[in-house]
Amino acid sequence: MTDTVTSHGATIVVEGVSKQYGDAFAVRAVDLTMAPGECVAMVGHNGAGKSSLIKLMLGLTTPTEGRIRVLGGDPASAAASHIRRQVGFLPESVAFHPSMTGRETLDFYAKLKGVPRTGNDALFERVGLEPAAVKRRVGTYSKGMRQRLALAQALLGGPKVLFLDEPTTGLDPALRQSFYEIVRDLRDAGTTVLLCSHALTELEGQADRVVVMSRGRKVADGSLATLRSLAQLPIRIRLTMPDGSVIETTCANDDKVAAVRRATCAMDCKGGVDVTDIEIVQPSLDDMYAHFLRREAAE
Ligand SMILES: Nc1ncnc2c1ncn2[C@@H]1O[C@H](COP(=O)(O)OP(=O)(O)OP(=O)(O)O)[C@@H](O)[C@H]1O
Repeated sequence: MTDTVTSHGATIVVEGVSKQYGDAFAVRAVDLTMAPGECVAMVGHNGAGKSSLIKLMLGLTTPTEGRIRVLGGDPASAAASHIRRQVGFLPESVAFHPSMTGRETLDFYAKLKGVPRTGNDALFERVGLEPAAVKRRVGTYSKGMRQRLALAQALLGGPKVLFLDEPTTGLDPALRQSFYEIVRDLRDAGTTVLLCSHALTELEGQADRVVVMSRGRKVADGSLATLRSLAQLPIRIRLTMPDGSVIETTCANDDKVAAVRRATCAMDCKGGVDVTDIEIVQPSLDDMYAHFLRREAAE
């Protein structure tokens, strides 16, 4: 255990945290723990409380109730500069000065963060910004180049905790792919990564855990497998016939073998038709997200 990890081995501990603005709750009684090397996706509608929770974990605001520990300390305390130096943040929209070059921009942020700029070339290489691009003014950058620069800014100082708010908005599929490759490398190297996104389908396969927020509350938290088993949503089975037609049936996950048997038997009885393909479609993250929101609304 290092001094940057709490006694539970977690890098982030959020306990019973609420944040009120006037009478309105932006965040309500949230508990959340994250471990080193864990990538968590936080999803929720506009206004669900995701950014408010990130601001609390960054120490930019303080909880109305509850306690937050990041890397073993209170991120909002005056003495937390050593914590903040180990935390990276990629905000939803980053506005760099258009007349500064990529290099000048990263040097500026390195100075703000109090980390040496000697590692900046390696950072540019890591995020895929070519040396020629680094010398250009940011005003001439494409959206993808700006986002790469924004990621380089978030990676300054080799953060142990990284918050990424809607990191892939506006990026083409190839860039998204390379972005998630970088995130995977960071996670494998032990960085705790929290990813906020509306692009739910894209998050499948990227995150170890999914946290669903709704109206300031955490309404679900678990791996996709755990959320699937909690939601108990039906799976879809698609059977392709020799003539190319598709028969679709739904059933509980535990019942899929019996359901295929029932469906093929029914066809046999009708004249012995072979099945050329079977596809089992698990509920998507979108389906589960909708389920947990419906359940929360009904409570
Ligand atoms: N500084 C503030 N003053 C007053 N209300 C606020 C403030 N910050 C957030 N809120 C309110 O708290 C709620 C949660 O907002 P928040 O920005 O955290 O949601 P979000 O999930 O990040 O949404 P989005 O996906 O649109 O970014 C909203 O109702 C918002 O209006």
